Amino acid sequence: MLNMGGPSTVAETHDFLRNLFSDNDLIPLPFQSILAPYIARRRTPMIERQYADIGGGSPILKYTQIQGEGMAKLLDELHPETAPHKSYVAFRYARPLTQETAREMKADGVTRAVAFTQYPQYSCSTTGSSLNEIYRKGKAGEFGQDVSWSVIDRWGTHPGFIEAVSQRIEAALAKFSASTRSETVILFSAHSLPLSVVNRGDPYVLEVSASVSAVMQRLGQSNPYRLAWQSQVGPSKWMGPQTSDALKGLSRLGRKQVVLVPIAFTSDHIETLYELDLEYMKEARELGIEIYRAESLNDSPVFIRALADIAADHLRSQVSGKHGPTSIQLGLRCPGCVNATCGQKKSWFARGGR
Ligand SMILES: C=CC1=C(C)c2cc3[nH]c(cc4nc(cc5[nH]c(cc1n2)c(C)c5CCC(=O)O)C(CCC(=O)O)=C4C)c(C)c3C=C
Ligand SMILES: [Fe+2]
Ligand SMILES: [Fe+2]
Repeated sequence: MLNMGGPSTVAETHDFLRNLFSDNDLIPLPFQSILAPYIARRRTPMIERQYADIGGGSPILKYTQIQGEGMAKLLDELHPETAPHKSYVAFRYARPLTQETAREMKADGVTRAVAFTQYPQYSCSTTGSSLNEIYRKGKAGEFGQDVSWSVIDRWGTHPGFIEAVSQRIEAALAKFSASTRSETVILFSAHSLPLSVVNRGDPYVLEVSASVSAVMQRLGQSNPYRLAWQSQVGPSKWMGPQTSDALKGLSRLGRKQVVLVPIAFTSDHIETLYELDLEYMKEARELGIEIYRAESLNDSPVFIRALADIAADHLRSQVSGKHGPTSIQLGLRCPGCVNATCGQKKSWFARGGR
């Protein structure tokens, strides 16, 4: 189960940020080994306060464990040919880091592994970075010498995921008066990307848009909707409109009912619990908007079942030999990609991690 992770306690915030700013696949910085610790130290007090305000840490490890264990149990029934299944968590910036998980898998004698991204939509900055890390550790033998790998690299339009998100939206819509419910704007919000990454040909913006379209189709186009982008950091230009500006704009246009939907992250984290709940929703209410947030998927049984279905479909395609170890789409680098590791990683996984 691959994800970025988050500090489980406030005290882990600094290490999380240092790992994040050291990731050349996410933020290529000049003199990275010097600049990353410096930027991390400077940002730590502000981000520590945000984690303190959401209850003292990120719940992502707790939810990823619940999702992984629930999925593995269902998978034993859905695909007994490859049972027993066991889930491991490999985070990119917080514990358990990939190298820790690699040690555990090696000690367990694992010989067959599926790298299952927990980001529904693919970006080189998220899933791409996690897969690059597995590739580096795998090539160095940290998971053991004989592990055969395959990859689930994206699932942003899987019907089970779409169903789970749609049910969260329906629960939020139900809070509005029935007489005006259909006027409520559904505002989807995803973590933004720098325009330099979008313009390199990163597939994330397209895939998030595809998720939004699939959800709206499942909802029978019941409401007007827009997609906005949140959490940009630093001075460069990022994909817009920003979620906070979109809320102000909707208010200016007289739209006073909104459901806010996190669409690119499946567990709660500071972006939902702090940025959306404590900052934007408060601002929106001050502008006279009645606003509710669709709950994150977290421990949703519909979502856990979707994860198991995605994994079972993948294993079936592997056993039947219908597909190679990765999707066809993973084989293509971004037209503007100049990161040599991306190319090596894709070839390594296409050979089953050899
Ligand atoms: C699908 C989700 C995400 C994408 C795409 C993404 C791209 C991306 N992020 C940064 C820089 C930062 N992101 C930070 C935190 C952060 N990012 C995501 C998700 C995506 N990022 C999450 C869920 C979080 C928060 C973790 C939590 O526990 O809540 C941060 C650190 C926070 C801060 O300092 O403000 C940075 C920095 C870039 C540059 C980027 C694309 C290239
Ligand atoms: Fe981010
Ligand atoms: Fe790339």
